Amino acid sequence: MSNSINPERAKTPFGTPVAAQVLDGKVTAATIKSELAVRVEVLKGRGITPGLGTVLVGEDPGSQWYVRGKHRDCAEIGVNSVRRELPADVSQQELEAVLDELNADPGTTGYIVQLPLPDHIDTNAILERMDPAKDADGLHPTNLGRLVLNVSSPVNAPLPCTPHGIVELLLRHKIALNGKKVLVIGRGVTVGRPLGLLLTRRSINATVLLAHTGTLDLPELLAMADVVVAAAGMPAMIKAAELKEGAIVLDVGVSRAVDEQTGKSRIVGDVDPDVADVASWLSPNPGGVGPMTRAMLLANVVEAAERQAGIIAD
Ligand SMILES: Nc1nc(=O)c2c([nH]1)NC[C@@H]1CN(c3ccc(C(=O)N[C@@H](CCC(=O)O)C(=O)O)cc3)C=[N+]21
Ligand SMILES: [Mg+2]
Repeated sequence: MSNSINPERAKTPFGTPVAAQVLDGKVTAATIKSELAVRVEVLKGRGITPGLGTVLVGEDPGSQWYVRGKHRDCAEIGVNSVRRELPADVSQQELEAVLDELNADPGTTGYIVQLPLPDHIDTNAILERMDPAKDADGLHPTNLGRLVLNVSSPVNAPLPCTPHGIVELLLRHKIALNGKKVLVIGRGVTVGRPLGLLLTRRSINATVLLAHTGTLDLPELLAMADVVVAAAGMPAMIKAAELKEGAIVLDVGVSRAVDEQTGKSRIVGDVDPDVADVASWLSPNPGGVGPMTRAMLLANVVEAAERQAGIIAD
C-alpha cells in the first residue's frame, strides 16, 4: 500500500486516511457454516444426510484445489460428499451419463459441475441436464429463470452462490443498499448478471449499473457509485482515485500472479490495495467473497435436502 495521502481524503475532517472496515468473508462464512451444521443435525435426526456431488473434468490445478475445498467444507458441517473425476477428453455423452447417475442417486441431494468445462463440451446443455432440484450452484436455467421471475428464494429454489454470498456478506455487516447506486463490473452468468437481478429485488432495492468490456466511460460510473462490485478478472483495475469517498467495495475478481520473491502463485483481485484508503468498507481478496461463495454452496446443499425432506427453509 502506498503511503501517499489521497488528496480528496485529506480534505475530510479526519485529515488523514482511515483504513476501510473489512467485510470479512472468512469470519462470516464460519458463522454461516456453524448455523448450517445445526440444520444438518436436524436433517440427520429425520434420517436424512445431505450429500454433495462434485463433477470435475480435466486436471486444472486451480479447479482441483477448489473442488478439494468444497469436500473439506462439507466434512466440516457433517455433509457427505462424492467426487466424480473425468478426463479432459470426456465426451458430451459420457459426461451427461454421469449427470444422469447423480440425478438418480438418492444419496446425492445436490451437486455441481465445476466450471469452466473444456471447449468441446456444450456447457449450457450440461447445466440443463441437471435435475434443477439438485442444482447446488443455482445455475440451471430453471433456477436462473426463477430468479428472473422473482420466485426464487431459499424456500423455492437455489440462488447462484457468488451473488448470494455477496448479498449475505453485506447483510451480515448490516449494510443496507436501499436506493444506493451499485456498480457491478462484469456481465458473466455466474456473478454479474444474476447479481444485478438479486440487488434490484424490492427487499434489497438497489439501483444497479451493470458495466462490462463494452462500457465506454467507466470512470464516470465509478465516480457516482456508492457500491462497487468488481468481477471483471482484471488485476488491480479499480484505483482509489477513481472512487467516491466512502464507497463500499467488493473485490470478486480472481487472477493469479507469481510472487517475484517466493516464486509462489498468489491471488490478485480486481481492486488495488490503495482502495482501502478511500473506501468505507472493503472485502479483501482472498478472504472476502471466495469463502462466502463456498458457504452459499453449502447452504444450497442443505436447503435442497430440506426441501426434499419437506422441511421449509426460512
Ligand atoms: N460450478 C462451479 N461453481 C463455482 O462456484 C465455481 C466454479 N464452478 N468454478 C470456479 C469458480 C471459482 N470459485 C471460487 C470459490 C471459492 C474461492 C475461495 O474460497 N477463495 C479463497 C482463497 C483461495 C486461494 O487461496 O486460492 C478466498 O477468496 O479467500 C475462490 C473461487 C468457485 N467457482
Ligand atoms: Mg475472496
